[in-house]
Amino acid sequence: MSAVEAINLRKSFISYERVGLIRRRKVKVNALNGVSLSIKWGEVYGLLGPNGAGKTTTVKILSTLLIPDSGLARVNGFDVVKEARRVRGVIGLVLYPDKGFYSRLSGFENLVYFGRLYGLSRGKAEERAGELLKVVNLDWASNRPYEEYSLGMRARLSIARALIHDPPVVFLDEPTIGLDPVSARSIRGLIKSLKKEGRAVLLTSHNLWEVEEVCDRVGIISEGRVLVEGSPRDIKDKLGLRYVIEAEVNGDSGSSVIRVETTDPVAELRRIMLEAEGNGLRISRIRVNEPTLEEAYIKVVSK
Ligand SMILES: Nc1ncnc2c1ncn2[C@@H]1O[C@H](COP(=O)(O)OP(=O)(O)OP(=O)(O)O)[C@@H](O)[C@H]1O
Repeated sequence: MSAVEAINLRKSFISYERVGLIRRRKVKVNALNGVSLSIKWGEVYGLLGPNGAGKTTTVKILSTLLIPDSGLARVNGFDVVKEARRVRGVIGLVLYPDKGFYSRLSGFENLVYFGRLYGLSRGKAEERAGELLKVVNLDWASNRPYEEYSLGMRARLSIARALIHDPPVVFLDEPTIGLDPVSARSIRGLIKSLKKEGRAVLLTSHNLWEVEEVCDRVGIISEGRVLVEGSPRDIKDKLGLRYVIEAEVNGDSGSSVIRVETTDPVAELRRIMLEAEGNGLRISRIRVNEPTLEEAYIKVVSK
C-alpha cells in the first residue's frame, strides 16, 4: 500500500474578475486538471511547478483542507473525503505562510498546546515539545514568546508542530522559504531523518537544488497536471539531457582537454578510455558534469 495516493484529482475555484470600475465577472479557475501521484513509505516526493501550477491545492486536498471536485485520494489507506478525521490523525502539515500560533505563548507552550489538541497527555506533550525544539534547533528560544520569533524561527517551529503527534506522513509546503543557509540545511537534514524513520514526505519547493538533494522522486506539475514523474536521474534521462565529460589527456606532444556531450556517460567514458589507451595517451583528469534538475524543470515547463 502506498502511503499517499492521488488519482485524477480535479479542482476548480470560482473567482471574480473586475471588469471596469464596479462590475465583476465570474470566472472559473481550473486549479487541478487530473493530478495523479503516489508516495511510498520512506520516500521524499518533491512536487515542483511554476506559481499557480496547483501544488498547494494538491497539498490542501491531501490534508483534507479542500474537497476535490472529482478524483480520489488516500493517505495511509484513508480516503481524504470520507475518512477526513482519520487522515488528519496521521499527517503532519506545514503550509506557507503558516498561521495559527499564539503570539503571546512561548514556542514551548505553543507546541504543548497543539500536542494536547492531538490528544497527548500533558506530560507526553511537554516531553515531545522539548525533544522537537532540540531537533529544529530552537531549544535556546523555547521560552521566548512566539511574537518575538524571526521568520526562520517561525518556520522551524511550524515543522516542530507538524511532528508533535509523531505522524507517519508529513506534508511540507515550502518548508525552507526565507530560512538562512544554516537553518535550511538543518531542515534538509531533518527531512532526510524523517525518511530514514520510514515516514512518507511530500515537499513543495522552488529551490530545485534542495529538491534534488532530498527527494527520491519528483513530480513536475503545470496547469494542474503532473507532466513528468520519476527520480531526478530518471527525469533527466527521459528528457534526454546531456552530460558533459571533460578529460585531460597527456601524450608525447603535450596535454589537451577534450569535452564531449552525451546522454550515456558510462558508455562515453569507456569509449574515451579505450581510445586514449589505443593511442598511447594517459588521462590525467576526468570530470563528468551531470545535468541539473533545474535544466530538466525548465525543459518541461517551457514546452
Ligand atoms: N481560494 C481560491 N480561489 C480562487 N482561486 C484559487 C484559490 N486557491 C487557489 N486558486 C488558484 O488555483 C491555481 C493553483 O493555485 P495553487 O496555490 O495551488 O498554486 P501553487 O502551485 O501552489 O503556486 P505557488 O508556487 O505560487 O505557491 C491558481 O491559479 C490560483 O490562483
